[in-house]
Amino acid sequence: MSEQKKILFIVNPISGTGKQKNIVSLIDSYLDKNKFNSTIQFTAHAGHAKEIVKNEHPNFDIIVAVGGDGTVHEVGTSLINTNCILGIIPTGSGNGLARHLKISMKIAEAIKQLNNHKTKKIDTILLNKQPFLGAAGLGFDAHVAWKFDEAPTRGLLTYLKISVKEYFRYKPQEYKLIFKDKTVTTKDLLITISNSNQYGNNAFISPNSELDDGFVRLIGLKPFPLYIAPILAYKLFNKKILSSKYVTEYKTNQVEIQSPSPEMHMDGEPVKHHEIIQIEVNPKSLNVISNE
Ligand SMILES: Nc1ncnc2c1ncn2[C@@H]1O[C@H](COP(=O)(O)OP(=O)(O)OP(=O)(O)O)[C@@H](O)[C@H]1O
Repeated sequence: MSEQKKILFIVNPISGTGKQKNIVSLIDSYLDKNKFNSTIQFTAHAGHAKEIVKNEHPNFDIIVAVGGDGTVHEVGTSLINTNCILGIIPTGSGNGLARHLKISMKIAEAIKQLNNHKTKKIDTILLNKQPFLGAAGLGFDAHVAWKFDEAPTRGLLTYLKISVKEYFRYKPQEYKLIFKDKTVTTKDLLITISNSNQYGNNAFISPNSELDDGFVRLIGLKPFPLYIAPILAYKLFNKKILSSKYVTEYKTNQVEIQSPSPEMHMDGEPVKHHEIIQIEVNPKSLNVISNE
């Protein structure tokens, strides 16, 4: 028998709408005990997953984030440039990175997928030297991330309700994008900085994005008349968003963005940055379990 791998599950008990509540018995039922020696730890507060990973990564071959993109962000960014591999059991509201990596949305299946997993190295993106994995954003989606964070409930429905309410109040902003070879000034509703192809929930904001191509894509969305919203939504969920005249894509490995507002999100988590934002790619800097 080959040597057992040491695997740590870090569970965010408040992620999504509670799919993770039977996680201990599901791991016991479906994880191959001949292959893995497993440990399970629950987070007690935001930021806890980061602390656990910083202390524990030398002791494990694989650390699995059981949560949404926020938990994946905490675990994954703490594993950059280490030998330890990031696994994901998606139990969040959006699960963008897990969906890009074709990890099952059913917990039992996602655990079974660990038994015969494949790994690959993916790029991570530095935003003013701070890393993210999937997508970061400026403008309307950052504003929604801030409002979602303050909301008393979680889940997709809460997210949609906030998005609709805020849409009617939000004013598009002017941004300057400084690439190596050109500068673009643009007035946009939002700009997404995407390493993965989707936000989550199969909303493909950047259908051409690949996690290991050495590039990041900026997707700018111009203000649009409301009657276009259903068409844009159709395109978003069918990998056709780039065919809209309201959408512009830029592919780069380095850009400076000048933004009038400090509100941003990184992997869906609200953050504030000063108004000059430096974006760089950190190529193939994170080992992940992937079914792509
Ligand atoms: N025990 C805890 N109590 C409170 N907050 C926590 C705890 N553990 C983690 N968190 C925080 O919960 C937030 C949300 O977690 P996460 O993103 O995993 O779930 P989600 O928001 O439901 O999913 P998604 O990001 O896919 O929409 C993160 O900011 C994370 O740091």
